[in-house]
Amino acid sequence: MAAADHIAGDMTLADYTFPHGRLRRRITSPDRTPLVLIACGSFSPITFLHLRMFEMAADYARFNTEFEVVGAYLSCVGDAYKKTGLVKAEHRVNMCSLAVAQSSWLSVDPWEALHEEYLETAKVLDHFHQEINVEMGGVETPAGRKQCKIALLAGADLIQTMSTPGVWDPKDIDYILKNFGAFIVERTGTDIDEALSTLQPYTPNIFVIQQLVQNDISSTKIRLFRRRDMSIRYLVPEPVVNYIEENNLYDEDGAASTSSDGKGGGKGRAPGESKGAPSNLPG
Ligand SMILES: Nc1ncnc2c1ncn2[C@@H]1O[C@H](COP(=O)(O)OP(=O)(O)OP(=O)(O)O)[C@@H](O)[C@H]1O
Ligand SMILES: O=C(O)c1ccc[n+]([C@@H]2O[C@H](COP(=O)([O-])O)[C@@H](O)[C@H]2O)c1
Repeated sequence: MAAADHIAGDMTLADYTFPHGRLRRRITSPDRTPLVLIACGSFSPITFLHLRMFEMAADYARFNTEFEVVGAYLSCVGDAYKKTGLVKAEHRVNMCSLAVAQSSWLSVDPWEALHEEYLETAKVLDHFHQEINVEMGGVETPAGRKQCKIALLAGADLIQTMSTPGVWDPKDIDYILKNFGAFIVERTGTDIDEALSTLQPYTPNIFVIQQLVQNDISSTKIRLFRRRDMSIRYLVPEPVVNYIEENNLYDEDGAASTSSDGKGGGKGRAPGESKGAPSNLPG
């Protein structure tokens, strides 16, 4: 755990400092715009697919855009987000930190998770803009200092929720897609054209990434496997497997869960673990 960026533990907002250790401070091309990718989500638990999303987005940015990736962050929702299967934010931040411990460019920012109240994604992106572009002053380029483009990195299911009435404040969608933009990874089961249909005005700022190797690992499936006492090895990073076992997370009685009954009624996807859950499991 020592190599990880930040472990929440008993950390409070008063102890918080922005994790900028893995953020590249200069780019070599005068023509490129530095890019920082922010993945917001539950990460209960983080999987290899979540990590893979960053690699896909970095390749996409390099080959198809004028951006140059200088860093990337995982931001876990806090405990106020009452979604089925969410273990405590402290555990989710710890697992994310373990998962990126060996990475040279992925970081975990515990700021969102340290808040007791739910924070909308627009506020989370504002926080990154404040830390990276205002406090740090952006990054150096041969053409002088440039502000980083801060963009949301998400799966197609998340962008689809933007067309679902009542999930997002329309003002926030406008704010996020105008001021930040989004890198969207296609996801089995989500029709990307349909997901984007109500977001037409923002399409120049939405970058759709095809999955060349179809991967549909989901946290829901990992939790289900745990409850059925099935192996989760090679679906999530090894240190995360160990952490889950050591802390008895997602086991049959839902130990350490904050809202295992799905009755939390918070924001986000409707409670229920149907998404992607296989039906042919023993049990
Ligand atoms: N298989 C996938 N393909 C593309 N994007 C994905 C996939 N799994 C997760 N994501 C994206 O990762 C981000 C974090 O997702 P989240 O923590 O909800 O993971 P999840 O596996 O969908 O979780 P759960 O199963 O608990 O709903 C979201 O933007 C989500 O769209
Ligand atoms: O800001 C909003 O209004 C908003 C509405 C719906 C979802 N989100 C964010 O989208 C993410 C969804 O994660 P998940 O795990 O529910 O797929 C999570 O970070 C939420 O905070 C944000």
